Amino acid sequence: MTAKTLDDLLEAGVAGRHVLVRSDLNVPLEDGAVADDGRIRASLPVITALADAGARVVVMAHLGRPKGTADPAFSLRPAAERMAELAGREVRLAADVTGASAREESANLADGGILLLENVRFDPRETSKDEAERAELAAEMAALTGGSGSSESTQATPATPGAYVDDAFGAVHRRHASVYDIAGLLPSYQGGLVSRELDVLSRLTGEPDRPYVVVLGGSKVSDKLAVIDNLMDRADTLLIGGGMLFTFLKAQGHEVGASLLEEDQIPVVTEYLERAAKGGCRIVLPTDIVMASAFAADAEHEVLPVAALTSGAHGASALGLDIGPETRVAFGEEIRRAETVFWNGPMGVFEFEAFAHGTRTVAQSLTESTGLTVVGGGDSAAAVRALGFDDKQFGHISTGGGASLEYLEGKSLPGIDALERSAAGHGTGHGTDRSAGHDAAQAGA
Ligand SMILES: Nc1ncnc2c1ncn2[C@@H]1O[C@H](COP(=O)(O)OP(=O)(O)O)[C@@H](O)[C@H]1O
Ligand SMILES: O=C(OP(=O)(O)O)[C@H](O)COP(=O)(O)O
Repeated sequence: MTAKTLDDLLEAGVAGRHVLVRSDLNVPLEDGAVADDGRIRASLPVITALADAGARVVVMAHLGRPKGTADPAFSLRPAAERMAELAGREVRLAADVTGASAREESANLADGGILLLENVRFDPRETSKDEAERAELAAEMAALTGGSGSSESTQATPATPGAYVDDAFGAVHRRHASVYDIAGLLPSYQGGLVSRELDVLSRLTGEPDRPYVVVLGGSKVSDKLAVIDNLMDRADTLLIGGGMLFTFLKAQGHEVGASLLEEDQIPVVTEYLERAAKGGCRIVLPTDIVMASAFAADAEHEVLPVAALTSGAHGASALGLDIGPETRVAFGEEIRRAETVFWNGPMGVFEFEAFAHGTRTVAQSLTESTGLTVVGGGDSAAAVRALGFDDKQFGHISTGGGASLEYLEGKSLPGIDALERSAAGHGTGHGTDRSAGHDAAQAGA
């Protein structure tokens, strides 16, 4: 059974109905303002289409990983303000997720009005591994549509039931209340952004043109290390940069100082390296690293050959913040030779110009490739734009990094599964699904 789509919902009619929309508004902030609004722009078409059709739109989204507390540093206020500017209409922001403010604002929504709930991860139940906790939060979210369970809302009647639209492609790999559990409680639909993303990415899952090169970096190290297992069966070459490379170097016996490191993943990457050595997929690691004295834009730094890291002479507080020049050349050649390239995760701390060279080279090389090039991930997409590239220079820029990687791995995605189950008339299987919550720890639970 395939998921129902936004068009199905619009055809059914939404005027006067509360529609919950899960969007991915997890945007980078700088000095309290949105530094890259790509995900907001990508989310707006669905939100405005529903509002224009007379729906009372309640948007749910997360920002960062606030670990279940209402930390103002993770407020969605900057995203709400930017969304209002881009949409040219009012976007109200509730002060909580399903509390008094959310209930009142939702009940007061006019036809065509847009309300954004506060960061859903302010509520610890959103990412909980406990199904019952997530189900409880999902029921409170569903009740915002005025359906059964709502004690306060007076707007909707049983003749105009609420609906749920999942348009948060970047979060479809998360088994969270607002992504997964909610779809079992309301008529549920797949948003246009999710549909488009799946459409493009499906071109990489069949028989991609080879060589097929996957470039991996970024800072969500354990998430990204986990996908390598399946990707090794699909890609010809993996180029490893960013924060995850230090776990590989450590596994090879190098000293990585204070660089990002997942000590407990060393056996896992050792197994990857052993598999690669036996043939099949190649894992290409950097041969030189930019080591810095501190995590700062103006930190002193030097290029060290990887072989020099073994001695540990760089000190325990030094940290690797970018791939070195020799590695940049090697990665560039691999990428230009490829017929299919998927890239997720910056090669270094691109937010600091001194450590942006690796990311710039990878982006530049993708633009010079004649094959299909796909960039995935909130920060990767932000990086290419911040470094002056145009979206049009790439085959596709996906709003989801982890989500697209898990899709390319061939894994089923909880958010999509839930929509399909809903379309087939089934819920999300509470009480029977023992695998629930497998990723909650990774996502700020
Ligand atoms: N060597 C490194 N050390 C620490 N952080 C890094 C390193 N390389 C890249 N990063 C950081 O990774 C972050 C992006 O990671 P991630 O969220 O995994 O990417 P994406 O959002 O594209 O999936 C960036 O903020 C960047 O500064
Ligand atoms: O930024 C995101 O993913 P990405 O960094 O893999 O692109 C999504 O918003 C998901 O966030 P999460 O990885 O904290 O669940």
